[in-house]
Amino acid sequence: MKYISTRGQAPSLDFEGVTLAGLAADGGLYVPEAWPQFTRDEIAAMAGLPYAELAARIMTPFVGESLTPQRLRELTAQAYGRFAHAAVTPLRQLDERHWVLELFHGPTLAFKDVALQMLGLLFEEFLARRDDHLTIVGATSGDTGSAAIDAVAGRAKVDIFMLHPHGRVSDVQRRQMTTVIAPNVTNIAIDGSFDDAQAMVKRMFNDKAMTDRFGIAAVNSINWARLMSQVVYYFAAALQLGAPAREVAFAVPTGNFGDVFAGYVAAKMGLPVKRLIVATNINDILHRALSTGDYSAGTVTPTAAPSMDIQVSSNFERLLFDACGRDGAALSAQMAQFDATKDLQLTNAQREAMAALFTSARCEPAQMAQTMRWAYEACGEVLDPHTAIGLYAARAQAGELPADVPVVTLATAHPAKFVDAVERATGVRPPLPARVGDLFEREERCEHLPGTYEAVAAYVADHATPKTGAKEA
Ligand SMILES: N[C@@H](CCOP(=O)(O)O)C(=O)O
Repeated sequence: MKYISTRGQAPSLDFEGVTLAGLAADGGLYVPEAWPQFTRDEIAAMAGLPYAELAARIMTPFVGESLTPQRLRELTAQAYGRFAHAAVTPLRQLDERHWVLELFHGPTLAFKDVALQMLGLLFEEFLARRDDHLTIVGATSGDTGSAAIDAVAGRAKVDIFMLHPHGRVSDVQRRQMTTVIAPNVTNIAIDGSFDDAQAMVKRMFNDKAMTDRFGIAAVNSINWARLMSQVVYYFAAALQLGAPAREVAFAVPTGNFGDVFAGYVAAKMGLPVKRLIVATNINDILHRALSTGDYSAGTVTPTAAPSMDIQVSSNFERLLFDACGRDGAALSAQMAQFDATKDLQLTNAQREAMAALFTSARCEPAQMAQTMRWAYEACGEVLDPHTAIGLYAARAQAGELPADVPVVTLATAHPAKFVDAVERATGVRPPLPARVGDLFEREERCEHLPGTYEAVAAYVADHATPKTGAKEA
């Protein structure tokens, strides 16, 4: 399997290469040169497989020659062995129509663990083959940070610098990052929004002074290996609900568009996905793009669902690429205009291509709280704010779908991560699971830097380990 850049100007890479690369050298994102496909019989044969085995089957065509089948199975068994539920991503029924797919049984209580537990092992595997050192630079609006830190803390040959927007993540989210005191982990709170942090990370991949000295890698969903791992739970859920004989719809609370893009990949691979319902909060760029073609970024407004407080959704570029017939030059021009003006209007062809599978809804704060109350009072489920936004969209859109299509909302985080918002809406204060330990007793360590690229790049340059053979600065 080869991977190509959405902007058409970077060299193609194999799976090992894209895993260690992050962003492509032309500023684009890597995608498989063609979508692998399973036949209906192959999908039917996956029913009932243990999660780790299913993961190995789904990942096999993406991994290509980079891992042997045996080694891939060992890694998925190790990655998913750390989850607190034997099913890894259990499905729970809310009512006749609606289901929630619980993705928060990993070590840091959010769906990011499903991909990052695997990615940490992949980094270790591939680095063991070369005498090299990785400098991971990531941006988080709350959940990616702790999941990535958990996945790489204490590992040899890797340093991680994780940027988060100062004061804009929940207390639990912040402490899950800042209380990990390991020599290879640095947390940096920046003044500004997640979008500012993400822009700095992307700029670093194209800063020759930095890339000449450091082997910079990504843990955000710009890294293809993140998305590959997330495709698996769409298969796991749909198989339990009768796929391939039955179509299934998914509602996905969305910020950076990675999670829902993984659903798109599952559909491309042959999973019968009837609809992908993209749910946003009031930071609604994706809802505007999908409903009116207007992909223009406003300023980020902080909300009670901070992981979705994003206006520039990195992975939307991957969908735009497919929706313009994989024309790298055309997409490169569109993205250059977006980078310069923060405004991009989708072409009619792009809108039509997306409308075949995607719909969207924007959820106001009061609707989010009402949905949390409904789930608790009518179904006995305590949901986190992000999941509630997904369920709001699922219920709003279900009427547009055939009545026999089940609608699965991705439950992206444990409610205890957002305990104050949950208590305000439901009166319930969910406790932190024991696996998180004494989070509020531990020492915190975090740098606080101005929200400028120069300040962050200088800090990383002063503290990171140069790659093998790097020239002195
Ligand atoms: N919502 C994310 C933002 C980063 O997204 P990613 O999927 O690209 O890592 C977070 O919680 O950090």
